[in-house]
Amino acid sequence: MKIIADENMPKVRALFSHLGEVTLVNGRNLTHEQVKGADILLVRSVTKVNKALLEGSQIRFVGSATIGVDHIDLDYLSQKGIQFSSAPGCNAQAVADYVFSGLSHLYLAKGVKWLDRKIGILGYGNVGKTVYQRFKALGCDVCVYDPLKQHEDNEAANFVSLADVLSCQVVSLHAPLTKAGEYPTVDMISGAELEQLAADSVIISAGRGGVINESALIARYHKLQGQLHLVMDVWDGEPSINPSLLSLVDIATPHIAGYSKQGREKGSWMVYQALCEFLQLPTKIAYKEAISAGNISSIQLFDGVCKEEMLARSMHALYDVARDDARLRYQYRQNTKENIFDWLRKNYVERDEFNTCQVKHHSEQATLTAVGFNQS
Ligand SMILES: NC(=O)c1ccc[n+]([C@@H]2O[C@H](COP(=O)([O-])OP(=O)(O)OC[C@H]3O[C@@H](n4cnc5c(N)ncnc54)[C@H](O)[C@@H]3O)[C@@H](O)[C@H]2O)c1
Ligand SMILES: O=C(O)[C@H](O)[C@H](O)COP(=O)(O)O
Repeated sequence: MKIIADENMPKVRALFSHLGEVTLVNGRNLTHEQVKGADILLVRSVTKVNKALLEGSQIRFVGSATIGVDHIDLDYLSQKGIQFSSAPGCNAQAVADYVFSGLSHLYLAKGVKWLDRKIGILGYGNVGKTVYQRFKALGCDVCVYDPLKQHEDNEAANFVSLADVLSCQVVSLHAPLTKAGEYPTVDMISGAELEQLAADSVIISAGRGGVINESALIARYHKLQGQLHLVMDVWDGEPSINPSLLSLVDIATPHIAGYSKQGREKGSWMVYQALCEFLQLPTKIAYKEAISAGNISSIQLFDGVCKEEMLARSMHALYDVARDDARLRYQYRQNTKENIFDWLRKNYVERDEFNTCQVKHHSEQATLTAVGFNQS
């Protein structure tokens, strides 16, 4: 059996070699020619899986080691009877870590205190819910807009309108990119919606580029005379980044919010498990073997000036989002690489999830658990 797999899937050979002959490819440039003799295709978000790629091939199973599925033509796969599996929730903790690291950066760099602010979340799926629950556990005033979830989970969360979410002082975006259905998200936050944003608000965009209209965002930024704090991980037209937007944002990262070591490994493992099930073969590699432990198991923390500072110190011991911003800006300034965005992703400096580490503090244990650190 021939397996074509994206070279950026961690542990791909270790997991899949006992199932077939694994060939690693650059997912961004994958061609029909490369795929046509294979049985199994394993991708990440940079490969468009559609008729153009698959027609006439013998692919029977497509796995995507990602949460998002906007790169997959699901209708085409189902028409052709090709089994599909993704990795729902694999990197939800990683994205939540990114959100809180981003807020901590804004506190340290600009004095933005966020714990007392009103928080609005777009999308209450695996990521949005994780982020929501962390804010809630921290005692924040948090609300969410998700028209597809609010009927089934109305008790659990504070569901409000889109306008209400956008008028919060911190807005975190976690909706998928969708072009059809009752509530398509492409360009859903454009000129009129951005009018809701007040001066000094924070926007964190770690869902998909294209949900927020970048030209409208730039216009709103200027209208507010720069009084907007922007943490951007995803971009319209990746792997390109609009340089006019890049120059305005506080944190710019190359779509790595989900790139914790454990989150990426979980993505590979979930697809591995799904493929074994499809092939009706036993999984030979257990979850525990496939997912790495963290590098720092515990930290003793002494007092900071305020909670925001204490949280920033502890989070940044594991992951400071500013390092990814610095790497990106450095490479764009140097401008010596053909595809800087993909290079940064491929050469990503590993980071562990907050939940791999226990942070000890004499009086704020509950706060540290709330933000995602291990409590055991
Ligand atoms: N930056 C990254 O590295 C990264 C990592 C993981 C996921 N993502 C993106 O974040 C998205 C969310 O991840 P998830 O795991 O929570 O996905 P999910 O599928 O579990 O949840 C998505 C949620 O968005 C809601 N939604 C759909 N349309 C909406 C709309 N118009 N308005 C508001 N909410 C809407 C859905 O009802 C659902 O609850 C993914 O689709 C993916 O594109 C990005
Ligand atoms: O949808 C996802 O899971 C994330 O966006 C994922 O982290 C993207 O990473 P990629 O597949 O592009 O490497």
